[in-house]
Amino acid sequence: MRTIGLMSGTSLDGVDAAWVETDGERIGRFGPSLTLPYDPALRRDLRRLLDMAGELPADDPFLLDCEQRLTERHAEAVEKLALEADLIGFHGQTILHRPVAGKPGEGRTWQIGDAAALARRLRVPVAHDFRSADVAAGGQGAPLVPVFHAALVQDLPRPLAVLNLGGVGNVTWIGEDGQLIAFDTGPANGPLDDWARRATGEDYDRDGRLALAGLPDGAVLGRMLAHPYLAAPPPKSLDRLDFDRALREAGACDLPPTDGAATLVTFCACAVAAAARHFPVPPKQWLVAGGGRRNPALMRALAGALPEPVRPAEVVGWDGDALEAQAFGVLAARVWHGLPLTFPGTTGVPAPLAGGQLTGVNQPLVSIEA
Ligand SMILES: Nc1ncnc2c1ncn2[C@@H]1O[C@H](COP(=O)(O)OP(=O)(O)OP(=O)(O)O)[C@@H](O)[C@H]1O
Ligand SMILES: CC(=O)N[C@H]1[C@@H]2OC[C@@H](O2)[C@@H](O)[C@@H]1O[C@H](C)C(=O)O
Repeated sequence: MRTIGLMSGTSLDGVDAAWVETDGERIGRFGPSLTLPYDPALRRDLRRLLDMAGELPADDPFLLDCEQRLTERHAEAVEKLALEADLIGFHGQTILHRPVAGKPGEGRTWQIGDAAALARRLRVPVAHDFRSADVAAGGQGAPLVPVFHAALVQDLPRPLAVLNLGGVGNVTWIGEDGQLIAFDTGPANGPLDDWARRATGEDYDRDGRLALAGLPDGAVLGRMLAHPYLAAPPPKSLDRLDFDRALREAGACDLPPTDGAATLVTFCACAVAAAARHFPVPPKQWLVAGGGRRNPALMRALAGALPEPVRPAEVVGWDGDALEAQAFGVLAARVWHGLPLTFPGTTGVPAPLAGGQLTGVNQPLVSIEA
């Protein structure tokens, strides 16, 4: 089927949209993709929502207003892509992520976005709510992309690690026999973006300028590296804000702008190196996707922290900016066919589990563009 995957990640930078032909198990063809950046007001309001989400009722007017604007941006992204599709995969914006490992029914993960309104406007069925069933079953609810990574790497030498550096970092290790181990590595661009915004007023540390001009602070780094998350065995996943308090307590906020950025970059890379200790066998190489691969300071720190080659996803012909959106096209097809989204090795769910919901299935199908 022809799918369009939509992902708005923890960086809050905008919506990625990508066209993929897939049956959910194999990828037939990748098509065009694009990013529709959020306007500064939506970005600011979503960032505020993250801080408030723990206390917000689902009918809070500010929340509903943000949700409507967010859904409109997603519809615009699909309309801009102007391609025919049979199904849309709509991740929504995560505003809270608090799974409780191994305790079915206790955790919570919250993605906002009005899937029914999107389906009505685009007149295409929409798959959404990809994480709830997994969390309800005692899984982490994240990461979800590993099953897509596994489909992608069929012809590549394994074991292999695919690293996504978004607001949070997540890794998929794929063994020679296809074994999957996946989890969030630690904070990636999230705290760095917040830091750069305070220091320079820009949305992120463009081209790693701040970080490259500074030096990591050994004492702060040492305290951060003692965080129990790094040594904890997978499955594990993070909320975008999970490390904020620890970073403050470690003294990161007292550093000068350049050294602070260098420290955050080095911490992200060291967290990835700590993640590698949880793999059964070292990977032959690391393929890096997500906006963090555009940060030379981060790529340099990773190359220093990892003994294996670290390469941008483009070296094997992938589009490192579109990968997550493409994943949600494939995951949407898996929802449609009732295939599992999550596995014991990815979210810690006890057995492979299907998930997601479909809306707009019974409305007349018309193409987005004749
Ligand atoms: N030229 C650049 N220099 C430095 N950093 C960059 C550059 N381009 C992008 N980034 C970083 O990449 C981030 C966006 O990454 P990406 O779009 O992969 O995140 P996301 O999909 O929102 O997050 P997640 O994967 O956690 O859901 C920006 O916020 C910024 O930190
Ligand atoms: C709860 C949530 O939205 N988690 C995101 C976030 O961003 C990166 C990392 O943390 C990852 O676990 C996940 O996204 C990707 C798409 C995933 O689920 O695979």
